[in-house]
Amino acid sequence: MARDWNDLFITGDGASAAAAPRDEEPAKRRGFFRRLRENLSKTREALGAEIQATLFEGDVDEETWERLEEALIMADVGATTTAKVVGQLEQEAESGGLEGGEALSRRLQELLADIARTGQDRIDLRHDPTVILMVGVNGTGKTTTLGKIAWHLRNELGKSVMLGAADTFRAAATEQLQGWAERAGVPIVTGPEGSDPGAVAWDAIVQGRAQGADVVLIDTAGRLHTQDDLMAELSKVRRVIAKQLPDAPHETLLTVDATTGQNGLRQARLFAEAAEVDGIVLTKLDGTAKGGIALAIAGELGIPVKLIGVGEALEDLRPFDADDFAQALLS
Ligand SMILES: Nc1nc2c(ncn2[C@@H]2O[C@H](COP(=O)(O)OP(=O)(O)OP(=O)(O)O)[C@@H](O)[C@H]2O)c(=O)[nH]1
Repeated sequence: MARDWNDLFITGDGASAAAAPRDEEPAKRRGFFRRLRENLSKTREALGAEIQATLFEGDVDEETWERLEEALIMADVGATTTAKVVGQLEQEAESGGLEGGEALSRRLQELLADIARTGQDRIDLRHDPTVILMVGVNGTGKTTTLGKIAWHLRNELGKSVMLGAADTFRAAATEQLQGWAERAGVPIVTGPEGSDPGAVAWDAIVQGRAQGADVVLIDTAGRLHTQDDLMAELSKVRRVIAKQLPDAPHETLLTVDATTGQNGLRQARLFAEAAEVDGIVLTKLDGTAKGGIALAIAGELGIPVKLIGVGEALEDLRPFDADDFAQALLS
């Protein structure tokens, strides 16, 4: 139960040096799950309560499926994903395989988890160094997430990290990342406002290699004058990185703000088309009743949600686990 950082990152170290011994893990993992449920309380209260009322009270009929669809759509699970899941549940119920609210609710949980489980949801850190590029619209939590990842890599996995502040579009973005570098206790490469982001990414990798860093984390701008400018800049940063290390960036993570619901899904689609996104970090799940967006992203874009942000503190970033997420939403 509950995915750990060791389950998200492929480190090649076996059990990571800094990780808790396996026999201590069940209690730790139960704690993570309890916190996940608390963090998702807004979505759970809205969605879970309606689903309980729909599946457990009264006869199962046409209205049951309509109410269920409505509840899932209200939680931003997305129309396509909702239709698929409810259609399947209805079919199984009609063929007599599912009797009673408990069985229906459990099966619904499984179907939702299946949608969210895309496979390919791990991050391979076995490169020398591994380069992770963070992309996403400003305000979605990109810089905060980068700081949290740096902190976890260093503190939970014992990795050495170099940060690159390649969002040179705004001086404040660099200052903010410097603050996170300090909190996480990792070095950072910066450039003056308006300087070439590719040059900062280049320097971060050069310095990361010189200092033997395991992971180089690179922040990028989220807003330029036009979408085309932004995408051109991201492509250029990628090209510069690849000149240093031909197979890099090894991982491109996109932050999506869960509170923006279907708009977040549209953003994710745009970035995915242009920026070769490998995984989503869904932020601010603690502040929304629309946590179903995690399922819509996975189901409709097929991009794995790899991490979830559930608060503003360093520890408030968790590896995403489809089964836990579905369970925390419904139970
Ligand atoms: N509640 C909550 N707040 C979050 C989470 N992640 C980020 N935030 C907050 O969201 C706000 C925006 O985060 P930033 O990291 O500055 O976002 P950004 O995408 O880097 O945007 P810029 O700083 O404008 O470049 C900050 O106030 C963060 O503390 C989260 O998981 N939960």
